[in-house]
Amino acid sequence: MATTLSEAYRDHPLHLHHIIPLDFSSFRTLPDSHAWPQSNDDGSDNFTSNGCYDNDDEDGSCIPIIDLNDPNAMEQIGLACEKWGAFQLKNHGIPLNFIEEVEEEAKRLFSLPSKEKLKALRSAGGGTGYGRARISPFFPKFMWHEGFTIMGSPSNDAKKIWPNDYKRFCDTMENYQKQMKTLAEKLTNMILNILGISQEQNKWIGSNNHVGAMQLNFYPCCPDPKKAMGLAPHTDTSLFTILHQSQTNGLQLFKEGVGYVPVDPHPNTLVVNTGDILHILSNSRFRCSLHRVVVNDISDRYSVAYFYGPPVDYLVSPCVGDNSLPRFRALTVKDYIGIKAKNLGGALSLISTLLDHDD
Ligand SMILES: C=C1C[C@]23C[C@H]1CC[C@H]2[C@@]12CCC[C@@](C)(C(=O)O1)[C@H]2[C@@H]3C(=O)O
Ligand SMILES: O=C(O)CCC(=O)C(=O)O
Ligand SMILES: [Fe+2]
Repeated sequence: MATTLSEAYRDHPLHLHHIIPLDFSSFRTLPDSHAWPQSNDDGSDNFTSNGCYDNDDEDGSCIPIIDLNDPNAMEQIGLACEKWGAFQLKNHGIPLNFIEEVEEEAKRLFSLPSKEKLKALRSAGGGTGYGRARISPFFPKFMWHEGFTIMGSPSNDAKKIWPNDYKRFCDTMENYQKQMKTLAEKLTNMILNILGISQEQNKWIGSNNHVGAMQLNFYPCCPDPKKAMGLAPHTDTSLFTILHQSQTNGLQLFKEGVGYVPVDPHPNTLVVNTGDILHILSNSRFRCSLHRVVVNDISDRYSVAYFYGPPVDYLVSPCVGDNSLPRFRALTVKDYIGIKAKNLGGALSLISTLLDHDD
């Protein structure tokens, strides 16, 4: 039987202190465990309030907003993935009131007292439930963040929190994944088309044999936001990720030579960012977007991420043109997850075929 995503993570257990979040509500000041050394890689000084790079390059300086109904959408998506590894998508077909419902359910969950949420704590070798971000062990300080991971039906975890009233939460999250999957399939077909990869090789698209996971993120209002980190810099282990961010700023994307660029919230748009799998598959033609989340002292921030990709036993093999060589060795998604679980940001260079390992 094919391995599931949960099983792929089971072989890489975490220590409990890397899973149990702080009870943020009981802190009026930033504890030392959450105080990060200040960085100077923040490029946001160079940006105007709408997240555009303040130079003369008029149409290439912001993370583009792409209309899915635009006849040129496919071409624009290709350019955005090459230049930014991300774009914002409008007319994506997911009704706004449904997205708001998902956000309401996330708020209902995260506003529970800590002791209630801990009933659904992710286990050491588990993939789903409540806890810190999986990348926590790679950083010396903890993040100002709580997460809830869902793979398929969240009923096992939700029943622990709401024994008699889990249905609304489960129905909403399952419905969201269904709608995200449909959108993700549409985007995948476009992306593979751009890369010249045949549908024949990718029969998993449109089947139920895919990876789809969801992460509800909560970044509480923070007493000392400049010293704190919402979500530390990372790339996603997906083909791409579709993100709904609430109307609160915080998400930033790293741009070579510039620094961190804010990804400003726009009502009714979804952020799409490329992940490691697409970076490998595209033979690094598409950037894999390094991103992080900063926090603020005015409002809570919520986001909902949907990670989409091929099944865990799929062999990811770089697509190469006539004159180019593969920059990565071919490997299964499961093997890549294993390498990343031990090396995080170093995973891509470990599978690089280039001698100088600079990619
Ligand atoms: C399907 C996924 C994608 C995961 C692992 C698994 C479930 C939880 C996801 C996240 C969500 C938060 C950031 C991240 C970096 C993390 O720590 O957990 C993501 C990670 C990845 O993209 O690697
Ligand atoms: O909260 C956000 O805006 C980003 C979340 C994220 O990067 C993730 O869940 O992988
Ligand atoms: Fe992410």
